Amino acid sequence: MRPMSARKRIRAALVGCGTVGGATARILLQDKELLLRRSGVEVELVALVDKSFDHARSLGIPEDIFRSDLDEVLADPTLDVIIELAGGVEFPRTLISRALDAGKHVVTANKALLALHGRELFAKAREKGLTIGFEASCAGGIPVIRAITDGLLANEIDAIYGILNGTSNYILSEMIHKGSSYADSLDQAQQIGLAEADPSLDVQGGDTAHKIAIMSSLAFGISPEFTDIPVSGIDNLDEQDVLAGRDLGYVVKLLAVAHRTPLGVAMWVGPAFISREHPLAWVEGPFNAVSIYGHAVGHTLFYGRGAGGDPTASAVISDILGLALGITPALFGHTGFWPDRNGETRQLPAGSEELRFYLRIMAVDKPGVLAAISTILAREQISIASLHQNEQARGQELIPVVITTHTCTRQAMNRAVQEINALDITGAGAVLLPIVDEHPEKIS
Ligand SMILES: NC(=O)C1=CN([C@@H]2O[C@H](COP(=O)(O)OP(=O)(O)OC[C@H]3O[C@@H](n4cnc5c(N)ncnc54)[C@H](OP(=O)(O)O)[C@@H]3O)[C@@H](O)[C@H]2O)C=CC1
Ligand SMILES: N[C@@H](CC=O)C(=O)O
Repeated sequence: MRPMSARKRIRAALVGCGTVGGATARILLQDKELLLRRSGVEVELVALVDKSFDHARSLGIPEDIFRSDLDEVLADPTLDVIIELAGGVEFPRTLISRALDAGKHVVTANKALLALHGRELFAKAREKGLTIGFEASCAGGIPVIRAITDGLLANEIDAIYGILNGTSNYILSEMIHKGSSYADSLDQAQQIGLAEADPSLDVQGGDTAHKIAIMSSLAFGISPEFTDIPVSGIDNLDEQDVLAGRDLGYVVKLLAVAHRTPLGVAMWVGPAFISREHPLAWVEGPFNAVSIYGHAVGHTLFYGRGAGGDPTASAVISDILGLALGITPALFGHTGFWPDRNGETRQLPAGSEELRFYLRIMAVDKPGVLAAISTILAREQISIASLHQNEQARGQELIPVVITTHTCTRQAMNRAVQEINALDITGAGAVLLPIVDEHPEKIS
């Protein structure tokens, strides 16, 4: 074996010993030798702060590191890094700010916090000559932050497409492949530690939006206005659309999309159809995948577990080691696109991106219905790609008419849907889902 160069030491305190914090503490303690052998870094976990230590005790974490007094921990001059794994927004915002004031580096998995207040916290870290590691904030165990800020540095990033929420992907897989109910699947996702403390962030798309906002700021050098990102989740998805899409050769996924257009970066989050041949279509269960397109490298695809204690701890620990090795500070100090360094936002106004759509309308089965619908679509310059009316449903008061369109803007589509919904021959709100095609490689 090659002799190891000088051993480095880093002293860490961890705040929040839940799913991710517990796994991080356990791995740091159990695998101390492995980490030292692989990285040359000795991580000393010297303090663990939580509201209760029951979970930490159940993991066999030694009680002599349990601390209830955060002030005392922050005042320890020998401490190098605070690992924030408490979740929420206001408490960690204050905690990280105080940790930076106390001269400590920070590692966090908190995407909600960074999407909303990252700019301010990164600016403060830079001013103090400190670093915030946040690999675990996006796509759990997949080292995608490092990929964007290091491995893909030679590229102008053109697009990111991702399945970024393990909980939603898990729920969709359970419902589609095992026939489980939505409620049971969500409950299961919570039991196995995938979901956020507030699971509405998962199923309504907010968590995915936090992640794409962070990744876009690094990839495109923009400061996304979080509230300007159109977001929807899987909570209102109707099984009949999942099945109708499947008949058309599509799979439904909760997607995050961000790509350059001449007028700015288009960004949105929502359930969408992708071809069953698309590489993201076979991503199942708690797995995430991120497709990143660079001008030199072309299409890259990163795949792995996007949620859960151990996979996320893997990313947290790589940040701690990266700090000790000087890798993360070097990237933070030298490279171009960080939330606090980015200029003004160039986000495409919501709804103006060109997309294909799936549209399901519940309509009466009588002459002139399709003509009325297609007239409205034509007025908005929306061209129909396919149209299917379910013969089996004949006899019901309203039957589904499924239309796929050629590309048009969401604004045009929304206007058309509003008019269609107002017709007296159509029923409850039409369902609109984007159809996402394979992104073109723009390699030079
Ligand atoms: N779970 C996952 O798969 C992933 C989670 N993340 C992120 O990691 C972070 C932690 O998530 P997770 O481990 O799932 O959350 P958990 O709710 O399982 O754990 C959080 C822990 O922190 C404690 N805590 C909360 N507030 C305080 C406080 N003020 N002082 C001390 N302790 C506090 C909680 O105590 P109590 O329960 O009593 O409130 C709990 O023990 C979040 O930001 C989350 O978004 C990122 C990637 C994946
Ligand atoms: N709740 C999140 C956890 C990881 O970020 C998810 O399900 O992806």
